[in-house]
Parts: sequence; C-alpha cells; structure tokens
Amino acid sequence: MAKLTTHPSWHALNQHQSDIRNVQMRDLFKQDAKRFEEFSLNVDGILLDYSKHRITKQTLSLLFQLARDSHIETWRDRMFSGEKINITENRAVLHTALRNRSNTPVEVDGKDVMPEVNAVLSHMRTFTEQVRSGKWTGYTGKRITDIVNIGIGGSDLGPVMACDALKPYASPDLKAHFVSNIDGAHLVRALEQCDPETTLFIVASKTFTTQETMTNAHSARRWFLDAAKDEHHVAKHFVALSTNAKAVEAFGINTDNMFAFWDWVGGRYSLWSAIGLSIALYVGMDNFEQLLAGGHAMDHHFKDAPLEQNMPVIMALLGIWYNNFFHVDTHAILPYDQGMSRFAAYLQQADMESNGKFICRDGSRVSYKTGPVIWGEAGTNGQHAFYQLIHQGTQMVPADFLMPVKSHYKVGSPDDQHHKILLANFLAQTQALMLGKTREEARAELDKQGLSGKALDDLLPHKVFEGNRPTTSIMFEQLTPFTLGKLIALYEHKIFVQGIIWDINSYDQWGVEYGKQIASQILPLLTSNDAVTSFDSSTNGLINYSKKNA
Ligand SMILES: O=P(O)(O)OC[C@H]1O[C@](O)(CO)[C@@H](O)[C@@H]1O
Repeated sequence: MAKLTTHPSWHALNQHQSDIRNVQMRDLFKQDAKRFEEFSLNVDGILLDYSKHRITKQTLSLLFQLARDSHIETWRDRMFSGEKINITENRAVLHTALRNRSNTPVEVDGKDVMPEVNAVLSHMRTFTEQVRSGKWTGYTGKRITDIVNIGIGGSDLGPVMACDALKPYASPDLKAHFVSNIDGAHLVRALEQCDPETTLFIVASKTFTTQETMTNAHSARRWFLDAAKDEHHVAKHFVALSTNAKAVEAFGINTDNMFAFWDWVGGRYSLWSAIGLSIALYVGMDNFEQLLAGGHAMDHHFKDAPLEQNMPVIMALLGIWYNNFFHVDTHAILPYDQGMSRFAAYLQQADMESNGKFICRDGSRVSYKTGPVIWGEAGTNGQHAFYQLIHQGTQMVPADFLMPVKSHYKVGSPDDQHHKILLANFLAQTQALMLGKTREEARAELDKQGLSGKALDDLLPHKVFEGNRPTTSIMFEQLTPFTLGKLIALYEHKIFVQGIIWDINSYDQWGVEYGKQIASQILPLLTSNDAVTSFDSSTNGLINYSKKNA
C-alpha cells in the first residue's frame, strides 16, 4: 500500500491548510447562513454538528479523498467480514458480530460465530433473570444485593462507564461495584459496602492471567471464605467472564458459571460480549440488548452510508485534519451529562490503546503523528477546571461536546432549571470557542462597564479571546441504552478509520505488555533484603528507597 504521505490528497491538504489556516470561523458563518445545514448530519436521532470547525467544502472534499486513497471502504468490509486484520496477533476484529442483531452469518476460519454469540447471550439472559428475580441466592439463601465486577482495562472501563450512564434503568435492588486497581484500597473500599452472604463477584478477564484482576479476585475469594467457610459456596458467589476456561477452572469457578467470549474480541471492544454481564445484571438483559441494538444500528450506518454522510468517517477525518495538518496533540471529550462522567476515561483506552502506535502495518516507522491524547470531564465541572486553557491557552484543543436534550432527572420544583442551565452552558461554550471576542468587542464591553483610560488599556488584552477554536457538538434526545450503544460504536468506528488512514494496527497493545513484563522482573526483588543494583540508577534508587522505608 502506498505510504500515507505520498498520496496526492495528503499534499493537497498540506497546501490547503496553509491557504486557510488564518480563516476565521466567525467569518465563515457570516458568509454562509446555511453553514449549519451544510455541516451537520442527523443519523437515527444523533445530531452531529461539525460546522464549528476550521473547514470549508474543499477541506472536506480533500479529506474524503484521503479516506478513499487509504481504501477505507475496503478495510471496513474486511473488518466486518472477519478477516484477520489484527496482523500482529493474527486475529479477526469482530466486536461488530457481538451486536449483530440481524443475526446474519459472520465467519471466522470458515465457521459462523453467530450461534456461539447467541448461546452466550442466552446464558446471560437466564443468569441475569435469576439474579434479578431473586431466584439465584447466596449460600445462606438470601438474594443477591451487590455485584462486584473485578477486572481492569477493557474488562472494567466499559462496564463502569455504561452502568453509570444507564443508572436510570438500573434495578434499585442491586448495587454495582467495580474493582480494577491493584491498590488494595480499591477492593477494601468496595468490600466495606458488601455482605458476603449477598454479594456476587464477577471476575472479568479475557486472559484470566492479568495480575491485577487475579490478585483482586483471590483476595475477594479469601474475604468471602472467611465468612462462608466452605469452598462449595464459591459457586454461588463467583462467576467468570473469560476466553480461558482452563484458568477459570483452576481458580475454582465452575465452568457452568463461566460466560465465554473469543480471541476476536479485543479487550477495549469487549463490553458487547460477556464482559457486559455486570451491565446486563444492573440494567436487565432487555436493556443490554438495546445497547447492542444501538451499536448494530451504528454499524449499519458505517457500512452503508457514503463517506460524505458517514458520521464516524467525518469525525475521524476532522481528527486527522487537526492532528496531521495543524499538528495538534490532544482531543477533549466533554459530555454534558453526569451519567457520562466516565465516557472520556472509557474512550482514553479505546482510542489511545488502539492508535497510540508509531509502527506502520509493514513494520516501518510512521513519519507523521498518530493518535492524540484523549481526555475530558463532564460539563460543567470541566468549565471550572481546564476550559480556561481551551479558551485562552496557546494550544488548540479540538473538543467533542455531547449532550442529551432530555434529562432522566427532575430536581425538586416543577420548573426545574438544571437541564436548561446545563444546555445553556453547552451552547455558550461552543459558541464562545468559535467566536472569540475581538479587541474592539472587548473594548466596548469594558467601556460599557465604566472603565476608561489606562485602567481599560491595561485590562483589555486579557479580555480578548482569539476564538476560532474547533468543537464538534453531538446532541441526542436522551441517554437511553440504544443511544449509548450508538455513541460507543460511533467512536469505535472513528478510531478504526483513523487507524487505517495512519496505516497502523489498532488492535494490539504491546506497550502495555512491555510494562507488565518489567513489573514481573521487579516484583521478586521487592521482597529480598539485598540492595538492588541491576537496573539504571534511578530505578535502583527508587526500589532501595521503598525497601528501606517499607
Ligand atoms: O481482560 P484481561 O485479559 O484481564 O485484560 C485487561 C486489559 O489489559 C489490556 O490487555 C491492556 O490494558 C487490555 O487490552 C485489556 O482490556
């Protein structure tokens, strides 16, 4: 495949960027009263407004050409059809099969995976209904009141995010806790809220070897047995979500209580699989299937819509525009919905573990930037923390603003203003970032406030906003399971498109493996009495300090 930087569209985009880099969005809006209509898209109830970007029609047409030059459509079809596009692990990438509600056959190595996918979903349904109805009881016959998901990375972030987002759909009889960190504080704090007689542990690990998860799971088992005494009771209180039946058995979990998935499900794409069991328990299997249906609806859109009207493709290309042509390093995710407060953390793994790569698929080094730093916080909290930098800092921070039109919550009086105030802030921020405030406008404002002379002149430069700061607005009716499914799949496909354009493998994570490898070399040294001298002086110094002061 031709290298990205050799595509004529790449060169044309570079040239185009230097032509339009000083164009002001406020002027573009003045020149074209229909800019919103031209640069927005409504897919199945999700409105994407990308008019507040430093783009013209020509920008988009060059970006779509870049996508075509990168053979996006061919790669997309290869992914959906189960081809092993994860080349370094020789695996298919088929999270889309997990939410394939049309149930059309999807083959891996000549075998349709749908019967197995459906069997696990049906197992999940039976189990969740038993637990939620109180039929599944603990060792003393009491119903389950607390679930504790023990997992990390993709075996944690998706379920945490989705349970938080879908709390309005949750059963009031079941509390969900999530333990991921190896720091004992995480487990201890969760267990403090639980009773061994009524707690169900969900050990979520694709490999069932991850150090954090296995250590936490063994500690949870000990905590449980301290109360239950008899190992036979473990079966009622521990279930496993994994691809590794042998390791599940070795842990002491009955494989009847194991919910399987497969190596073609990447960890960070696994909330659609058995890894979503905590979501299904918390909000019920019907709602979990609605989440899957939302993901599936977005898959259809991504597969069927022409590139020019394809939401994930447009979002991906806007990211490429800033990343590779404005040389921006970062991208903020700003959901104006308290339930989505973990959405940025979820996308951090989805995006950064996927596209934080410097090696092309052919093994050569990339000569351009790949994935940006993803971060964010729920609005309006972010406004009172870091938005200052987005407004007046020296770097451009493209941001996605997300917001439901309707809230699930009513607070106090019938004329509850919370959601309107939230919406006003959402709209104000994106407008202010686009418009900025010129020197003249700032002067007029200060003048109106009664300032004049030196006092006005001194304050004036601080009150100027350059504006022209790009944002995408994503609005939807309400945060339902279906909509959340669509939003997650939207970002997954955006990440896919960017990975293809950057010519990297978005589906491995050797960087994470490397850290694990070194940690396992260090761990035994922490228990010996000898001073450590085998590493660099910094690592030796830190190890020896910690040993001396333990
Ligand atoms: O589910 P496992 O195998 O415990 O892995 C947990 C996480 O660790 C990673 O391998 C690295 O963070 C992720 O991709 C994965 O989601």
